[in-house]
Amino acid sequence: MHPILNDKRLVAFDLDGTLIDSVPDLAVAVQLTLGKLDLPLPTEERVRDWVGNGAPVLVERALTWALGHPPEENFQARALDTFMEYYAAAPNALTTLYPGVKQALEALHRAGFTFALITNKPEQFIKPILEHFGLLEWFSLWVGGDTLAEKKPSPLPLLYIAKACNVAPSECLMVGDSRHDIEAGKAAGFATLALPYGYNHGAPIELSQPDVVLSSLLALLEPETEQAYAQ
Ligand SMILES: O=C(O)COP(=O)(O)O
Ligand SMILES: [Mg+2]
Repeated sequence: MHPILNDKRLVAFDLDGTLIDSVPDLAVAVQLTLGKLDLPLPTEERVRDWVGNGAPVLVERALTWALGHPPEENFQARALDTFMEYYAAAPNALTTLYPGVKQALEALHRAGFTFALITNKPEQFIKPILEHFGLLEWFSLWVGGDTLAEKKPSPLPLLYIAKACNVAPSECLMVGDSRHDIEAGKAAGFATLALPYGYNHGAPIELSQPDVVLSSLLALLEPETEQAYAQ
């Protein structure tokens, strides 16, 4: 196992941009929402840079872009409801697991690590998505962006998970793709591992100075195992 896992008992994974490439479905839901409001439609690439702070902020960014100014509160609330309906109708139509995720999780689970999921995505989507990709049984606990009073980059969800699993923060690793994951991990006293393939508002994740950056979750495993899976 990678040395970052020494003395670790719990691995907390971010979801979007870390385990799953969800932007294609998020972009469709944003486009359908704006289309319904007769507003201009953003490309998937543009939506990619808006993901990371949860659904309300995603919708706010999309409306601000389409209107040319920040939306009024009621208008934004209605658009958020519409977005949630569209996304709930098809959260897995175009979404894919990143390469190596399933194999790495399987190996880490077999090695005895406890898993938690800490996402800014609304909680209602977590279970259906984990179930769809066959990951649900491995996760002991999860929190969404609307589960607690604060979401990442606040350390609150991470500290909540550590406490609920009866594990000290120093025995936890936060794995994520965005500066919000790394910031939250550092503030919570977790070790931090970043994956550079996800969504970080278009910026390199190295700028957040995570403890480790790996090209894939497979790189957490023994080099022999990593090679066997890569073939
Ligand atoms: O829903 C988002 O904006 C981001 O979700 P994540 O925290 O799983 O990356
Ligand atoms: Mg993410």
